[in-house]
Amino acid sequence: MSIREQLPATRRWVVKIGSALLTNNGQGLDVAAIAGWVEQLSHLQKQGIELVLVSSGAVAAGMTRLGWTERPDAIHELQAAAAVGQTGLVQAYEQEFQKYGINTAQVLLDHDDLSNRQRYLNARSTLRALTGLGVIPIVNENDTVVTDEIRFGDNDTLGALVANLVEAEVLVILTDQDGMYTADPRSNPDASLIGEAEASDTSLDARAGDGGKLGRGGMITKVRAARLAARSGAHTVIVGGRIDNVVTRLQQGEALGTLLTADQQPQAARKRWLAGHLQVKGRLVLDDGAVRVLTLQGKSLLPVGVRAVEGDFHRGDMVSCVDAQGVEVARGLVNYSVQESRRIIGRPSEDIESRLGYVDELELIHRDNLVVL
Ligand SMILES: Nc1ncnc2c1ncn2[C@@H]1O[C@H](COP(=O)(O)OP(=O)(O)O)[C@@H](O)[C@H]1O
Ligand SMILES: N[C@@H](CCC(=O)OP(=O)(O)O)C(=O)O
Repeated sequence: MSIREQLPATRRWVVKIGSALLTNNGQGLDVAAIAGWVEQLSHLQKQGIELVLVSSGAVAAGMTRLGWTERPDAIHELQAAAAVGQTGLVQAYEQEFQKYGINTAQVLLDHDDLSNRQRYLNARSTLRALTGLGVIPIVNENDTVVTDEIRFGDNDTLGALVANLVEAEVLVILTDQDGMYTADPRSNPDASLIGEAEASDTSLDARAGDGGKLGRGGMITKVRAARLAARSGAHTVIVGGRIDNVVTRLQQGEALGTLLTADQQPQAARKRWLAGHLQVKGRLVLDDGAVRVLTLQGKSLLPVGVRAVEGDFHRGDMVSCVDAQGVEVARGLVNYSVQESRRIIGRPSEDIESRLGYVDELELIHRDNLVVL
């Protein structure tokens, strides 16, 4: 079965909508277009698909509100425009999603949030909790504190990082062209649409140019984003946001836009990433029961199954899980610091709150963040 045909069975999507598309020829937000995408996204969510929306457009919306016709060059002015426009952007989505009885949430992130382990876990828990509640998170770059995105006009990378974060199976990048062409169609009218390629195919780079006036990252940032998304096993579709019912049709398996495929399954990709990328900061000594459920049943590690902790670690650090003989059986990202862990080990998860005064998670290491060796 082709990957296109597998799309209807996928359950977690990140959809990124670019500035070039969202703004009506630079005349502020295209509210009618937003209404169209929201209708499709609502339909997807009603089908049981967990959705995270990554939307640009804050700068463009802010420029209209401030009465600016020219995009300023000064970064602080762009940041000010983004701050003004972000409220309008979220308001526009909220108003439309409310028509379908769907709540939305504003989530502003930056790249540091996602490379810092502790913030990564926090962001992940929040997004997971929101999607679990049926809320659609609307993510944008936190333009007040970072400037890379507005400087380079690239929210594509953020879309990919969010796909990594929530382990999405599909990243859809909606843009103003029907997909990726063999050359920039603005300057090459004979260019043809690329239907499918592997995200890792380096020959794509020479074909991807930079962007237009409003969203300036262009196609090259989308190709790089697809590679990043592929690291956690997500396939990327770069496709025209103005194609009639584009999102719904993609979900039905129709071959629209450009599919850039990942070469590994999400689960395997994540485990490889976990196994290879992080330094081990401490050790948890497990009892025999915990070793059994981890290694044979693929379950999460609960505090009750841990007899001792060693090392100096914080929430989000990688720790090694060893059996009573000191043999390493697994590794994972721990939800509690060494001090917190010492206070909750050997106890049922219901006791976490009385011991610490709060509960981050019921597990010491969630199974999604655990690699059995
Ligand atoms: N090979 C290509 N295929 C399609 N579009 C391309 C290509 N190379 C460059 N582009 C340009 O990338 C633009 C889309 O990127 P961008 O302007 O950053 O939009 P967005 O705001 O949606 O991220 C297109 O309008 C197009 O001119
Ligand atoms: N975060 C900013 C700029 C990001 C941006 O333009 O990105 P893109 O849509 O990928 O070209 C905004 O919301 O306006």
